[in-house]
Amino acid sequence: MESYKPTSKNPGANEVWWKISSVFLATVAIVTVLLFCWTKRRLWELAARLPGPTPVPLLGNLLTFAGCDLIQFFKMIVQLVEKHGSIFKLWIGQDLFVLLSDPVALEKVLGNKNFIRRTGYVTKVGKPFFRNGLLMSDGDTWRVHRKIIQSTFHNNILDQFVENFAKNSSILVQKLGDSECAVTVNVYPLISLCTLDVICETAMGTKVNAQLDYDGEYVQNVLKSLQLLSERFMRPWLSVDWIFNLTQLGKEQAATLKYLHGNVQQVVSEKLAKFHASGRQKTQVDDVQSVNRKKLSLLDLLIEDGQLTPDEIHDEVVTIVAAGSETTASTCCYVLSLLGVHQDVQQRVFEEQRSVFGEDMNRLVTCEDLLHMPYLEQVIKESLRLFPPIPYLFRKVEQETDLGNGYVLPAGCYSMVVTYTTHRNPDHFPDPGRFDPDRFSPENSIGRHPYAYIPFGAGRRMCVAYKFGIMEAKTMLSTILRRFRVVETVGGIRTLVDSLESGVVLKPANGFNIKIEGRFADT
Ligand code: HEM
Repeated sequence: MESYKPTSKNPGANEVWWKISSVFLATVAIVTVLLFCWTKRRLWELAARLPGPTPVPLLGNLLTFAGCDLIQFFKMIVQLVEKHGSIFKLWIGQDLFVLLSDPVALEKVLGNKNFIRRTGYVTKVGKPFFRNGLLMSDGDTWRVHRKIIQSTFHNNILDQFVENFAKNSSILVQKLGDSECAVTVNVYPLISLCTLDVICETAMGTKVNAQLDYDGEYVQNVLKSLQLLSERFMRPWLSVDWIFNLTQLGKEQAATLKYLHGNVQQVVSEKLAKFHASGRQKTQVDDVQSVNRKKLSLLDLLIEDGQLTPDEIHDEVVTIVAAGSETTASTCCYVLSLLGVHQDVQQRVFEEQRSVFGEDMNRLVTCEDLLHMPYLEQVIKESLRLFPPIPYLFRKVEQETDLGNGYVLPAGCYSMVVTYTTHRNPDHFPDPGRFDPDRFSPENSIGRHPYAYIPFGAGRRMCVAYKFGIMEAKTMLSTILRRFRVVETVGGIRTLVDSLESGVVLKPANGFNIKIEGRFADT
């Protein structure tokens, strides 16, 4: 039987055909919209009970951030928290974000072992850089990799890294100069080159000499790629790959990442070949002598472990290098800036250093020394409270979650934990804007809510290397503060606060400008 085909010779039949098609398409569209509304009904119902600014159709609250640069974006978030409180919602297009700064609510989200996915947006923008490393992965891949990576950050391995921290810190103080007159320096570029040297050597076992050869190709590409990552992150319209790839930013990122990934791939291949040729046995990380004898990098340990493929090892190494340099660098810079304003605290830190180093104030720090600097550690913790380098933590809320105070997070929304405002909650930190390292003395820390202070995150996805970060920061600060006094923080702390921008890490747009002078007379 011949099938019916509309032809131009039969205009009446054509019309009928178009009518049927239109009715069919309209029905499909209506059913799709109804199904969409049906699946979203619970999310919308629970969202309606949450406070927050009024959204506009389709765009939600996106216009609130229209035209914001990185500084204004951060300021806007802080203002919104001040206005709407420690739990409120924002609609970013069709996505619901619930911003949290309340420790009880944070525990329900960060402490939930099933909520390990970050947002689609963060993953999309970060993936070309970090590929499938720990920061971006989830599910079973993340679980297995996290366990393996965590074992490489064993205390014995960290102790062995202190020699490297100290050696690179001594290069840093040489770069800071030896003038006895006070000089004003933006310490961020110098300190971040030092942390880059440290992380490349400890993670990959390769020297990149960032401090001594700033113009080197590898160093320039790492710095450039981190800057490009920040810039893309704050431009949501560039999350669409084909748009991003057409922009100058996209082309520059492709070129820097091609170089970086190629470089790391080569290092991994060479180390693998060396390992197979050597017939080396797997190191028992709890055997101090074996660890000290071999002096292995994290990459060597991952290769010895044998569970990850070369590509997986590559992704983890790239992730560790990126996650481990800017975070520690900004931590050290905030501490120095705060000490420039709080001379009494600086003096106490210096006295503690004197008690550890005695007459030999210029020697390198050892891991034993680090155990005798509890006050410096309190200063670092208080600085991380006021200025957490990672100001937001994202999680996908996989199931409906009662926050216990009348609010319920709907399944399918995203939580955005605002670390900065969480740390400035007067219920947990009275007079929150005041810099007071004694808040972290052992006696004053008793009874504090475990989710009130989360510079390294919390729960299962907490920073895998927080001990590494603290030990490195202590080593660098001990080395700097024994050699220099921070005389002044240019413009005071207000200048820092007013220009905070949230790129890859939270830092002031104009850098950390401090006035330092040599302590030769004191030592
Ligand atoms: C003071 C320095 C540091 C700070 C403040 C810091 C902070 C953080 C934070 C807030 C997270 C996210 C946690 C979450 O989403 O809940 C994180 C994750 C991570 N950090 Fe750090 N970090 C520091 C140093 C380091 C260093 C030195 C390394 C590497 C040597 C490192 C490697 C990582 C990795 C790989 C992750 C991802 C963990 C996962 O998703 O399982 N961090 N860090």
